[in-house]
Amino acid sequence: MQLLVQRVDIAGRGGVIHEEDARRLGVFDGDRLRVIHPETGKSAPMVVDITTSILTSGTVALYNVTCSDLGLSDGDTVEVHTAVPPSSIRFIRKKMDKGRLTAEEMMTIVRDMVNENLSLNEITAFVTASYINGMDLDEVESLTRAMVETGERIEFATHPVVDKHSIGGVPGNKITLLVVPIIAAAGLTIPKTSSRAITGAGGTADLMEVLAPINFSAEEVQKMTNQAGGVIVWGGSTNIAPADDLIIRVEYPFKIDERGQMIASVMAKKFAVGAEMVVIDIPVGPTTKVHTMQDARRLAQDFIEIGSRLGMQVECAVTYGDSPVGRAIGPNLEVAEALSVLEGAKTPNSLIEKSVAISGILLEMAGKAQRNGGEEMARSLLSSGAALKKFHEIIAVQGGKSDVHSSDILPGKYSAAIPSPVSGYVVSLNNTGLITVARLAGAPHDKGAGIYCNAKVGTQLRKGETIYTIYAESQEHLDRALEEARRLYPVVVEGMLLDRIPQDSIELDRMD
Ligand SMILES: O=P(O)(O)OC[C@H]1O[C@H](OP(=O)(O)O)[C@H](O)[C@@H]1O
Ligand SMILES: O=c1cc[nH]c(=O)[nH]1
Repeated sequence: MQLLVQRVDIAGRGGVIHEEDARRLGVFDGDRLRVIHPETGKSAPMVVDITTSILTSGTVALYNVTCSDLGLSDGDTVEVHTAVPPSSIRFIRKKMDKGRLTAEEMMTIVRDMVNENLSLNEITAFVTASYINGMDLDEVESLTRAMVETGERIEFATHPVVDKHSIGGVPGNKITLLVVPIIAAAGLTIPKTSSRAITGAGGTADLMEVLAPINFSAEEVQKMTNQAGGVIVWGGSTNIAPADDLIIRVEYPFKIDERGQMIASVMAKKFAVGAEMVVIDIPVGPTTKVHTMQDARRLAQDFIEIGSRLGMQVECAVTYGDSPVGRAIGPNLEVAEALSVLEGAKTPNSLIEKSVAISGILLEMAGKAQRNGGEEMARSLLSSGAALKKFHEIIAVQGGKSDVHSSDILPGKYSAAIPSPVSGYVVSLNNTGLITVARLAGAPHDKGAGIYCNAKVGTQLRKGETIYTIYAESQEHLDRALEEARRLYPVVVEGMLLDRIPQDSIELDRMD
Protein backbone atom coordinates (compact mmCIF):
# COMPACT_ATOMS: atom_id res chain seq x y z
CA MET A 1 0.00 0.00 0.00
CA GLN A 2 1.24 3.52 -0.78
CA LEU A 3 0.77 6.20 1.88
CA LEU A 4 1.62 9.90 2.08
CA VAL A 5 4.14 10.85 4.78
CA GLN A 6 3.25 13.33 7.50
CA ARG A 7 6.40 13.98 9.54
CA VAL A 8 5.65 14.32 13.25
CA ASP A 9 8.09 16.11 15.55
CA ILE A 10 8.42 13.26 18.05
CA ALA A 11 11.86 11.90 18.89
CA GLY A 12 12.23 8.21 18.14
CA ARG A 13 11.27 5.62 15.56
CA GLY A 14 7.83 4.50 14.42
CA GLY A 15 4.61 6.25 13.64
CA VAL A 16 0.82 6.06 13.46
CA ILE A 17 -1.56 4.86 10.73
CA HIS A 18 -5.25 5.47 10.15
CA GLU A 19 -7.80 2.85 11.20
CA GLU A 20 -9.10 2.38 7.64
CA ASP A 21 -5.60 1.75 6.25
CA ALA A 22 -4.90 -0.65 9.11
CA ARG A 23 -8.10 -2.53 8.25
CA ARG A 24 -7.08 -2.73 4.58
CA LEU A 25 -3.63 -3.99 5.55
CA GLY A 26 -5.23 -6.45 7.99
CA VAL A 27 -3.19 -5.31 11.03
CA PHE A 28 -4.01 -4.49 14.64
CA ASP A 29 -2.23 -2.39 17.28
CA GLY A 30 1.09 -4.05 18.11
CA ASP A 31 1.46 -5.85 14.74
CA ARG A 32 4.44 -5.02 12.54
CA LEU A 33 4.78 -3.03 9.32
CA ARG A 34 7.73 -2.25 7.08
CA VAL A 35 7.99 1.28 5.69
CA ILE A 36 9.95 1.46 2.41
CA HIS A 37 11.29 4.48 0.55
CA PRO A 38 10.22 3.67 -3.05
CA GLU A 39 13.23 5.34 -4.67
CA THR A 40 16.12 4.35 -2.42
CA GLY A 41 14.69 1.02 -1.28
CA LYS A 42 15.70 1.88 2.32
CA SER A 43 13.26 0.46 4.84
CA ALA A 44 12.44 0.61 8.55
CA PRO A 45 10.22 -1.48 10.83
CA MET A 46 7.21 0.10 12.53
CA VAL A 47 5.02 -1.13 15.39
CA VAL A 48 1.37 -0.60 14.40
CA ASP A 49 -0.27 2.24 16.33
CA ILE A 50 -3.76 3.03 15.04
CA THR A 51 -5.63 6.33 15.17
CA THR A 52 -8.98 7.56 13.92
CA SER A 53 -8.50 11.24 14.64
CA ILE A 54 -5.11 12.85 14.00
CA LEU A 55 -4.73 11.56 10.41
CA THR A 56 -6.78 11.08 7.30
CA SER A 57 -6.89 7.72 5.57
CA GLY A 58 -4.08 7.40 3.01
CA THR A 59 -1.55 9.15 5.28
CA VAL A 60 1.04 7.75 7.67
CA ALA A 61 2.46 9.88 10.50
CA LEU A 62 6.15 9.06 10.92
CA TYR A 63 8.41 10.11 13.82
CA ASN A 64 11.67 11.99 13.45
CA VAL A 65 14.21 9.16 13.55
CA THR A 66 12.33 6.99 11.04
CA CYS A 67 12.04 9.99 8.68
CA SER A 68 15.74 10.78 9.06
CA ASP A 69 16.80 7.13 8.67
CA LEU A 70 14.84 6.85 5.43
CA GLY A 71 15.46 10.42 4.21
CA LEU A 72 11.73 11.28 4.18
CA SER A 73 9.99 14.66 4.31
CA ASP A 74 6.38 15.78 4.60
CA GLY A 75 4.38 14.89 1.49
CA ASP A 76 6.69 12.07 0.28
CA THR A 77 5.15 8.74 -0.64
CA VAL A 78 6.16 5.47 1.02
CA GLU A 79 5.35 1.81 0.49
CA VAL A 80 3.91 0.16 3.59
CA HIS A 81 3.78 -3.64 3.89
CA THR A 82 2.92 -6.04 6.68
CA ALA A 83 5.94 -7.65 8.35
CA VAL A 84 6.59 -10.49 10.76
CA PRO A 85 7.12 -9.56 14.44
CA PRO A 86 10.74 -9.69 15.67
CA SER A 87 11.88 -13.00 17.14
CA SER A 88 12.49 -11.28 20.47
CA ILE A 89 8.71 -11.44 21.05
CA ARG A 90 9.05 -15.24 21.13
CA PHE A 91 11.94 -15.01 23.58
CA ILE A 92 10.02 -12.65 25.89
CA ARG A 93 7.16 -15.15 25.80
CA LYS A 94 9.71 -17.84 26.74
CA LYS A 95 10.69 -15.82 29.83
CA MET A 96 6.99 -15.35 30.66
CA ASP A 97 6.68 -19.15 30.57
CA LYS A 98 9.57 -19.47 33.08
CA GLY A 99 12.10 -20.41 30.37
CA ARG A 100 15.85 -19.75 30.56
CA LEU A 101 17.16 -17.40 27.91
CA THR A 102 20.33 -18.19 25.98
CA ALA A 103 22.96 -15.50 25.38
CA GLU A 104 21.79 -15.16 21.78
CA GLU A 105 18.14 -14.78 22.79
CA MET A 106 19.02 -12.16 25.39
CA MET A 107 21.11 -10.28 22.84
CA THR A 108 18.20 -10.30 20.38
CA ILE A 109 15.83 -8.85 22.99
CA VAL A 110 18.26 -6.12 24.05
CA ARG A 111 19.15 -5.22 20.46
CA ASP A 112 15.46 -4.93 19.54
CA MET A 113 14.84 -2.79 22.63
CA VAL A 114 17.65 -0.40 21.76
CA ASN A 115 16.70 -0.27 18.06
CA GLU A 116 13.09 0.55 19.05
CA ASN A 117 11.81 -2.65 17.45
CA LEU A 118 9.94 -3.43 20.66
CA SER A 119 7.02 -1.39 21.93
CA LEU A 120 6.79 -0.15 25.51
CA ASN A 121 4.23 -2.91 26.18
CA GLU A 122 6.68 -5.54 25.02
CA ILE A 123 9.56 -4.14 27.08
CA THR A 124 7.23 -4.02 30.08
CA ALA A 125 6.37 -7.68 29.48
CA PHE A 126 10.08 -8.57 29.49
CA VAL A 127 10.75 -6.62 32.71
CA THR A 128 7.66 -8.07 34.40
CA ALA A 129 8.42 -11.64 33.32
CA SER A 130 11.99 -11.31 34.64
CA TYR A 131 10.68 -9.75 37.85
CA ILE A 132 8.28 -12.62 38.47
CA ASN A 133 10.40 -15.54 37.21
CA GLY A 134 13.91 -14.26 37.97
CA MET A 135 17.14 -14.87 36.05
CA ASP A 136 20.03 -17.20 36.76
CA LEU A 137 23.63 -15.95 36.73
CA ASP A 138 24.24 -17.02 33.13
CA GLU A 139 21.24 -14.96 32.06
CA VAL A 140 22.47 -12.02 34.15
CA GLU A 141 25.87 -12.27 32.46
CA SER A 142 24.21 -12.43 29.02
CA LEU A 143 22.04 -9.42 29.82
CA THR A 144 25.07 -7.48 31.09
CA ARG A 145 27.12 -8.27 27.98
CA ALA A 146 24.19 -7.48 25.67
CA MET A 147 23.66 -4.13 27.41
CA VAL A 148 27.33 -3.27 26.94
CA GLU A 149 27.56 -4.48 23.34
CA THR A 150 24.52 -2.49 22.21
CA GLY A 151 26.11 0.76 23.41
CA GLU A 152 29.38 2.63 23.32
CA ARG A 153 32.43 1.82 25.45
CA ILE A 154 35.19 3.99 26.87
CA GLU A 155 38.83 3.09 27.24
CA PHE A 156 41.19 5.17 29.34
CA ALA A 157 44.93 5.48 28.94
CA THR A 158 45.42 5.94 32.70
CA HIS A 159 44.98 3.02 35.07
CA PRO A 160 43.49 1.86 37.28
CA VAL A 161 40.00 3.04 36.42
CA VAL A 162 37.87 2.71 39.55
CA ASP A 163 34.17 3.09 40.22
CA LYS A 164 31.45 2.73 42.82
CA HIS A 165 27.78 1.98 42.56
CA SER A 166 24.94 1.67 44.98
CA ILE A 167 22.03 -0.67 44.42
CA GLY A 168 19.88 2.13 45.92
CA GLY A 169 16.72 1.63 47.93
CA VAL A 170 17.75 3.77 50.88
CA PRO A 171 16.54 7.39 50.72
CA GLY A 172 19.02 10.24 51.03
CA ASN A 173 21.89 8.12 49.67
CA LYS A 174 23.83 11.07 48.29
CA ILE A 175 27.27 9.54 48.98
CA THR A 176 28.38 9.58 45.32
CA LEU A 177 28.63 13.38 45.54
CA LEU A 178 31.29 12.84 48.21
CA VAL A 179 32.92 9.59 47.07
CA VAL A 180 33.69 10.67 43.48
CA PRO A 181 35.53 13.89 44.49
CA ILE A 182 37.37 12.10 47.32
CA ILE A 183 38.58 9.40 44.92
CA ALA A 184 39.46 11.84 42.14
CA ALA A 185 41.28 14.04 44.67
CA ALA A 186 43.45 11.01 45.47
CA GLY A 187 44.55 11.01 41.83
CA LEU A 188 42.42 8.10 40.64
CA THR A 189 40.23 7.98 37.52
CA ILE A 190 36.50 7.61 38.28
CA PRO A 191 34.10 8.04 35.31
CA LYS A 192 30.85 7.71 37.28
CA THR A 193 27.64 7.15 35.37
CA SER A 194 24.48 7.02 37.45
CA SER A 195 20.84 6.42 36.81
CA ARG A 196 17.96 8.63 37.80
CA ALA A 197 15.69 7.50 40.63
CA ILE A 198 14.47 3.93 40.23
CA THR A 199 12.68 3.16 43.50
CA GLY A 200 13.68 6.40 45.25
CA ALA A 201 12.94 10.12 45.29
CA GLY A 202 16.28 11.23 43.85
CA GLY A 203 18.85 9.18 41.96
CA THR A 204 22.41 10.43 41.74
CA ALA A 205 21.79 11.75 38.21
CA ASP A 206 18.79 13.75 39.50
CA LEU A 207 21.03 15.20 42.23
CA MET A 208 24.00 16.11 40.05
CA GLU A 209 21.62 17.81 37.60
CA VAL A 210 21.05 20.47 40.29
CA LEU A 211 24.70 21.49 39.93
CA ALA A 212 25.65 20.90 36.31
CA PRO A 213 24.54 19.38 33.01
CA ILE A 214 24.55 15.56 33.12
CA ASN A 215 23.78 14.66 29.48
CA PHE A 216 26.97 13.81 27.60
CA SER A 217 28.18 11.50 24.86
CA ALA A 218 30.61 8.71 25.74
CA GLU A 219 33.38 10.70 24.06
CA GLU A 220 32.63 13.76 26.22
CA VAL A 221 32.59 11.62 29.38
CA GLN A 222 36.04 10.35 28.47
CA LYS A 223 37.37 13.83 27.75
CA MET A 224 35.96 15.37 30.94
CA THR A 225 37.23 12.48 33.08
CA ASN A 226 40.70 12.90 31.61
CA GLN A 227 40.53 16.59 32.55
CA ALA A 228 39.11 16.40 36.07
CA GLY A 229 39.86 12.82 37.13
CA GLY A 230 36.17 12.17 37.67
CA VAL A 231 32.65 13.01 36.50
CA ILE A 232 29.10 12.30 37.65
CA VAL A 233 26.86 11.96 34.58
CA TRP A 234 23.55 10.38 33.65
CA GLY A 235 24.03 6.92 32.11
CA GLY A 236 20.73 7.32 30.23
CA SER A 237 22.09 10.04 27.97
CA THR A 238 25.49 8.66 27.14
CA ASN A 239 24.65 5.74 24.84
CA ILE A 240 26.68 3.70 27.34
CA ALA A 241 24.43 0.67 27.99
CA PRO A 242 21.38 2.43 26.45
CA ALA A 243 19.05 -0.49 27.28
CA ASP A 244 19.50 0.32 30.97
CA ASP A 245 17.40 3.46 30.87
CA LEU A 246 14.66 1.73 28.87
CA ILE A 247 14.33 -0.89 31.61
CA ILE A 248 14.51 1.70 34.41
CA ARG A 249 11.65 3.70 32.83
CA VAL A 250 9.44 0.63 33.15
CA GLU A 251 10.55 -0.05 36.75
CA TYR A 252 10.16 3.53 38.06
CA PRO A 253 6.33 3.75 38.44
CA PHE A 254 6.20 0.35 40.18
CA LYS A 255 9.21 1.10 42.42
CA ILE A 256 10.67 -2.29 41.48
CA ASP A 257 14.26 -3.31 40.78
CA GLU A 258 14.50 -6.99 39.81
CA ARG A 259 17.67 -8.60 41.15
CA GLY A 260 19.08 -9.88 37.81
CA GLN A 261 18.26 -6.68 35.96
CA MET A 262 19.73 -4.68 38.81
CA ILE A 263 23.04 -6.58 38.71
CA ALA A 264 23.17 -6.27 34.90
CA SER A 265 22.24 -2.58 35.01
CA VAL A 266 25.00 -1.78 37.48
CA MET A 267 27.70 -4.03 36.04
CA ALA A 268 27.04 -3.03 32.41
CA LYS A 269 27.59 0.62 33.31
CA LYS A 270 30.84 -0.23 35.13
CA PHE A 271 32.17 -2.54 32.39
CA ALA A 272 31.34 -0.10 29.58
CA VAL A 273 33.44 2.69 31.11
CA GLY A 274 36.39 0.34 31.54
CA ALA A 275 36.25 0.15 35.34
CA GLU A 276 38.79 -2.31 36.69
CA MET A 277 38.04 -2.01 40.43
CA VAL A 278 34.55 -1.49 41.70
CA VAL A 279 32.85 -1.16 45.08
CA ILE A 280 29.16 -2.02 45.25
CA ASP A 281 27.14 -0.54 48.10
CA ILE A 282 24.37 -2.89 49.28
CA PRO A 283 22.14 -1.18 51.87
CA VAL A 284 20.29 -3.66 54.10
CA GLY A 285 17.13 -2.97 56.05
CA PRO A 286 13.51 -4.01 56.40
CA THR A 287 12.30 -1.30 54.00
CA THR A 288 15.14 -1.34 51.44
CA LYS A 289 15.73 -3.65 48.48
CA VAL A 290 17.65 -6.20 50.57
CA HIS A 291 16.13 -7.18 53.90
CA THR A 292 18.66 -9.43 55.64
CA MET A 293 22.43 -9.75 55.97
CA GLN A 294 22.15 -13.25 54.52
CA ASP A 295 20.43 -11.94 51.38
CA ALA A 296 23.02 -9.14 51.15
CA ARG A 297 25.87 -11.66 51.25
CA ARG A 298 24.21 -13.74 48.54
CA LEU A 299 23.73 -10.66 46.36
CA ALA A 300 27.35 -9.65 47.01
CA GLN A 301 28.52 -13.06 45.79
CA ASP A 302 26.52 -12.61 42.59
CA PHE A 303 28.03 -9.17 41.96
CA ILE A 304 31.53 -10.53 42.60
CA GLU A 305 30.90 -13.53 40.33
CA ILE A 306 29.60 -11.39 37.44
CA GLY A 307 32.52 -9.01 37.99
CA SER A 308 34.99 -11.85 37.76
CA ARG A 309 33.34 -13.23 34.59
CA LEU A 310 33.81 -9.78 33.06
CA GLY A 311 37.36 -9.37 34.37
CA MET A 312 36.58 -6.72 36.98
CA GLN A 313 37.70 -6.77 40.60
CA VAL A 314 34.58 -6.22 42.70
CA GLU A 315 34.16 -5.74 46.44
CA CYS A 316 30.83 -5.20 48.13
CA ALA A 317 30.04 -3.05 51.14
CA VAL A 318 26.96 -4.16 53.02
CA THR A 319 25.70 -0.96 54.61
CA TYR A 320 23.13 0.14 57.18
CA GLY A 321 19.85 0.84 55.40
CA ASP A 322 17.24 0.85 58.17
CA SER A 323 16.71 4.57 57.74
CA PRO A 324 17.78 7.41 55.42
CA VAL A 325 21.43 8.36 54.93
CA GLY A 326 21.80 11.81 56.45
CA ARG A 327 18.64 13.84 56.98
CA ALA A 328 17.79 15.15 53.51
CA ILE A 329 15.69 13.36 50.85
CA GLY A 330 15.07 14.88 47.39
CA PRO A 331 17.44 16.61 44.92
CA ASN A 332 18.08 20.15 46.28
CA LEU A 333 17.93 19.12 49.92
CA GLU A 334 20.39 16.27 49.33
CA VAL A 335 22.78 18.36 47.25
CA ALA A 336 22.85 21.10 49.91
CA GLU A 337 23.57 18.48 52.59
CA ALA A 338 26.37 16.85 50.55
CA LEU A 339 27.94 20.23 49.73
CA SER A 340 27.83 21.30 53.38
CA VAL A 341 29.81 18.19 54.36
CA LEU A 342 32.36 18.86 51.62
CA GLU A 343 32.55 22.45 52.95
CA GLY A 344 33.48 21.14 56.39
CA ALA A 345 30.23 20.40 58.30
CA LYS A 346 30.76 17.66 60.89
CA THR A 347 27.26 16.25 60.53
CA PRO A 348 25.29 14.22 59.51
CA ASN A 349 27.38 11.42 60.84
CA SER A 350 25.75 8.66 58.76
CA LEU A 351 26.58 10.49 55.51
CA ILE A 352 30.19 11.16 56.48
CA GLU A 353 30.86 7.69 57.85
CA LYS A 354 29.30 5.89 54.87
CA SER A 355 31.14 8.08 52.33
CA VAL A 356 34.58 7.65 53.90
CA ALA A 357 34.04 3.92 54.41
CA ILE A 358 33.16 3.31 50.74
CA SER A 359 35.92 5.64 49.53
CA GLY A 360 38.36 3.87 51.85
CA ILE A 361 37.66 0.49 50.28
CA LEU A 362 38.31 1.90 46.80
CA LEU A 363 41.52 3.62 47.90
CA GLU A 364 42.76 0.34 49.34
CA MET A 365 41.75 -1.70 46.28
CA ALA A 366 43.57 0.75 44.00
CA GLY A 367 46.70 0.62 46.17
CA LYS A 368 46.49 4.28 47.20
CA ALA A 369 46.19 3.32 50.85
CA GLN A 370 47.41 0.41 52.97
CA ARG A 371 44.90 -2.24 54.11
CA ASN A 372 42.76 -0.59 56.83
CA GLY A 373 44.24 2.82 56.00
CA GLY A 374 41.75 3.82 53.29
CA GLU A 375 39.10 5.29 55.53
CA GLU A 376 41.60 7.55 57.27
CA MET A 377 42.94 8.75 53.93
CA ALA A 378 39.40 9.46 52.69
CA ARG A 379 38.62 11.36 55.89
CA SER A 380 41.70 13.50 55.45
CA LEU A 381 40.91 14.25 51.75
CA LEU A 382 37.49 15.37 52.97
CA SER A 383 38.57 17.44 55.96
CA SER A 384 41.47 19.13 54.15
CA GLY A 385 39.11 20.61 51.56
CA ALA A 386 40.80 18.63 48.74
CA ALA A 387 37.53 16.84 47.95
CA LEU A 388 35.59 20.13 47.83
CA LYS A 389 38.18 21.63 45.47
CA LYS A 390 37.94 18.55 43.27
CA PHE A 391 34.13 18.66 43.31
CA HIS A 392 34.21 22.30 42.15
CA GLU A 393 36.53 21.19 39.34
CA ILE A 394 34.14 18.38 38.34
CA ILE A 395 31.15 20.75 38.38
CA ALA A 396 33.11 23.20 36.20
CA VAL A 397 34.21 20.58 33.67
CA GLN A 398 30.56 19.51 33.28
CA GLY A 399 29.54 23.14 32.69
CA GLY A 400 28.12 24.07 36.10
CA LYS A 401 28.84 26.97 38.46
CA SER A 402 32.15 26.03 40.03
CA ASP A 403 31.95 28.31 43.08
CA VAL A 404 28.54 27.01 44.14
CA HIS A 405 27.93 27.02 47.92
CA SER A 406 25.54 24.83 49.89
CA SER A 407 23.58 27.95 50.92
CA ASP A 408 22.79 28.64 47.22
CA ILE A 409 20.75 25.45 46.93
CA LEU A 410 17.29 26.02 48.35
CA PRO A 411 14.37 23.72 49.08
CA GLY A 412 10.90 24.33 47.62
CA LYS A 413 9.16 27.38 49.10
CA TYR A 414 6.06 25.45 50.26
CA SER A 415 6.70 23.48 53.42
CA ALA A 416 4.89 21.74 56.24
CA ALA A 417 6.32 20.49 59.52
CA ILE A 418 4.92 17.18 60.76
CA PRO A 419 4.48 17.35 64.55
CA SER A 420 4.97 14.44 66.89
CA PRO A 421 1.56 13.22 68.11
CA VAL A 422 3.03 12.08 71.45
CA SER A 423 6.04 12.63 73.67
CA GLY A 424 8.50 9.80 73.19
CA TYR A 425 11.29 8.50 71.00
CA VAL A 426 11.54 7.99 67.25
CA VAL A 427 11.53 4.21 66.95
CA SER A 428 11.44 3.73 63.18
CA LEU A 429 11.62 5.49 59.83
CA ASN A 430 9.97 3.65 56.98
CA ASN A 431 12.08 4.21 53.85
CA THR A 432 9.34 3.32 51.37
CA GLY A 433 6.81 5.52 53.16
CA LEU A 434 9.20 8.48 53.16
CA ILE A 435 9.95 7.96 49.46
CA THR A 436 6.24 7.84 48.62
CA VAL A 437 5.64 11.11 50.46
CA ALA A 438 8.70 12.76 48.85
CA ARG A 439 7.59 11.63 45.38
CA LEU A 440 4.08 13.00 45.98
CA ALA A 441 5.67 16.29 47.01
CA GLY A 442 7.18 16.34 43.49
CA ALA A 443 10.64 14.73 43.85
CA PRO A 444 12.70 13.94 41.88
CA HIS A 445 11.20 15.99 39.04
CA ASP A 446 10.72 19.15 41.14
CA LYS A 447 14.23 19.69 42.43
CA GLY A 448 13.11 21.60 45.54
CA ALA A 449 10.71 18.87 46.65
CA GLY A 450 11.54 16.37 49.35
CA ILE A 451 11.76 15.70 53.05
CA TYR A 452 14.08 16.87 55.80
CA CYS A 453 14.19 14.45 58.75
CA ASN A 454 14.36 16.75 61.81
CA ALA A 455 14.48 13.65 64.04
CA LYS A 456 16.04 10.25 63.42
CA VAL A 457 15.81 6.92 65.24
CA GLY A 458 16.47 7.43 68.94
CA THR A 459 15.70 11.16 69.00
CA GLN A 460 13.57 12.19 71.96
CA LEU A 461 10.63 14.41 71.00
CA ARG A 462 8.00 16.23 73.00
CA LYS A 463 4.44 16.17 71.72
CA GLY A 464 4.14 18.81 68.97
CA GLU A 465 7.86 18.96 68.12
CA THR A 466 8.72 18.47 64.45
CA ILE A 467 9.49 14.92 63.31
CA TYR A 468 10.14 15.85 59.67
CA THR A 469 9.44 18.64 57.20
CA ILE A 470 7.97 18.20 53.73
CA TYR A 471 9.05 20.64 50.99
CA ALA A 472 7.32 21.20 47.65
CA GLU A 473 7.35 23.65 44.77
CA SER A 474 3.55 24.05 44.75
CA GLN A 475 0.77 24.06 47.34
CA GLU A 476 -1.02 21.32 45.41
CA HIS A 477 1.95 18.96 45.64
CA LEU A 478 2.43 19.80 49.30
CA ASP A 479 -1.23 19.04 50.08
CA ARG A 480 -1.03 15.72 48.25
CA ALA A 481 2.12 14.74 50.15
CA LEU A 482 0.63 15.81 53.49
CA GLU A 483 -2.46 13.71 52.92
CA GLU A 484 -0.33 10.63 52.21
CA ALA A 485 1.99 11.40 55.15
CA ARG A 486 -1.01 11.36 57.50
CA ARG A 487 -2.16 8.04 56.03
CA LEU A 488 1.24 6.28 55.90
CA TYR A 489 2.74 7.64 59.11
CA PRO A 490 6.30 6.83 57.89
CA VAL A 491 8.07 7.91 61.09
CA VAL A 492 6.91 6.27 64.29
CA VAL A 493 7.30 8.05 67.64
CA GLU A 494 6.43 5.98 70.64
CA GLY A 495 6.12 6.81 74.31
CA MET A 496 6.03 4.07 76.92
CA LEU A 497 2.27 3.78 76.43
CA LEU A 498 1.92 2.21 73.00
CA ASP A 499 -1.86 2.28 72.68
CA ARG A 500 -4.95 2.77 74.81
CA ILE A 501 -8.00 0.68 73.92
CA PRO A 502 -11.13 1.80 75.78
CA GLN A 503 -13.68 -0.84 76.76
CA ASP A 504 -16.46 0.70 74.65
CA SER A 505 -14.36 0.56 71.45
CA ILE A 506 -14.77 -3.19 71.02
CA GLU A 507 -17.74 -5.50 71.09
CA LEU A 508 -17.18 -8.15 73.73
CA ASP A 509 -17.71 -11.60 72.34
CA ARG A 510 -19.40 -13.35 75.25
CA MET A 511 -19.23 -17.10 75.53
CA ASP A 512 -22.60 -18.64 76.32
O1 LIG B 1 16.20 5.07 43.18
P1 LIG B 1 16.94 3.94 43.86
O2 LIG B 1 16.30 2.61 43.59
O3 LIG B 1 17.19 4.22 45.31
O4 LIG B 1 18.42 3.81 43.29
C1 LIG B 1 18.94 4.41 42.23
C2 LIG B 1 20.23 5.10 42.54
O5 LIG B 1 21.21 4.18 43.00
C3 LIG B 1 22.37 4.28 42.23
O6 LIG B 1 23.19 5.23 42.83
P2 LIG B 1 24.71 5.63 42.44
O7 LIG B 1 24.76 5.88 40.97
O8 LIG B 1 25.61 4.52 42.87
O9 LIG B 1 24.99 6.87 43.23
C4 LIG B 1 21.80 4.64 40.89
O10 LIG B 1 22.70 5.11 39.94
C5 LIG B 1 20.73 5.62 41.23
O11 LIG B 1 21.18 6.92 41.31
O1 LIG C 1 22.08 1.76 38.47
C1 LIG C 1 21.30 1.04 39.07
C2 LIG C 1 21.19 1.04 40.48
C3 LIG C 1 20.30 0.20 41.06
N1 LIG C 1 19.53 -0.59 40.29
C4 LIG C 1 19.61 -0.59 38.95
O2 LIG C 1 18.87 -1.32 38.26
N2 LIG C 1 20.52 0.23 38.36
